[in-house]
Amino acid sequence: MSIEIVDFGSFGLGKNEPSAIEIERISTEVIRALTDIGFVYLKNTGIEDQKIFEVMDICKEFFMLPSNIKQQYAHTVDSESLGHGWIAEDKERLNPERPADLKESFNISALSPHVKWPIINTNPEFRECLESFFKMCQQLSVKILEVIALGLGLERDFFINKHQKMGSNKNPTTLRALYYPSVQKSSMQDHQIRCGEHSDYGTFSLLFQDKTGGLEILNRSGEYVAAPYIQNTVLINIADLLQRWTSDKLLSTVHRVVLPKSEDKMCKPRQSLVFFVDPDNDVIVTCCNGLQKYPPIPALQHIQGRLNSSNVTKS
Ligand SMILES: O=C(O)CCC(=O)C(=O)O
Ligand SMILES: [Fe+2]
Repeated sequence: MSIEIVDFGSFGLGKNEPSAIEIERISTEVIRALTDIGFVYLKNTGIEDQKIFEVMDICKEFFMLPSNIKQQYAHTVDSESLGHGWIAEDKERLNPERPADLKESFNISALSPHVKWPIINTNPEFRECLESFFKMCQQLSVKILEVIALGLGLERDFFINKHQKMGSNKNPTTLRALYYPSVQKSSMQDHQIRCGEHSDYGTFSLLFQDKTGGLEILNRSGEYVAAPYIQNTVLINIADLLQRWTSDKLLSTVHRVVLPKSEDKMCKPRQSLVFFVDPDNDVIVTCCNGLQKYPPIPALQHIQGRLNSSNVTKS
């Protein structure tokens, strides 16, 4: 089973409401893919490849700085800057059974004046570039929340109402720029990979990757299949809270990032950008189809619990 590609062009960024037939086509196709495999490629979303690669290039300038400089922008968790900042290599393992992931990241959640930003003289400047990309992802996510609600036969603003505070400290939604450095295979620990097996925690994620490859998803037959870069698309995957919200109709699929299988002793670096969409802090997730398959849970409690358990020093 391969991941479907759905044309989102008529409802992409900057487009007004398409016809009723067209929005029904999009929601039916999206829900079918998310029910079968939990991942879908959206084509023509209005977030162009050129923009994505520009953001990645600017992020790379940051990742190339010496660690002692990046350390000044290290991730801290407090009420104003929830999750904002740099996370060094060896700090996270998304699968606790494996050694630390071979990656570093820069995270932006609250677009707050209180958080620290590096100045690296890029054009546009790092902060401006990431904040504007955050807003584009947020706008696209609102459209996707609408499409999902329609496809499930709910009120069209059912999910939008629960994601109104993205970009503030009242919602943990995060844009994460990832850098997977080049790796000398001989220096790796046993069973170490770029990003361990996991499912995402919140509502859904928008995933943008470079052309290096390595992302794999676990299909229903229990096999890992590649989810490669496809031109002019955004890869969407359902996360745990939306699976629970829909009583397991939409699937939060396990995925990972492995090193290319080539014989080369050295693997080249890889970059990706992930926009993790989460509900507002005060949302209680209650099954939306009346089945009551799971008891209600506070969204933030679930997300914080999962974030804590991915931290190498705490597990
Ligand atoms: O880098 C990627 O392609 C995927 C990363 C990922 O799954 C995550 O950070 O949750
Ligand atoms: Fe993920």
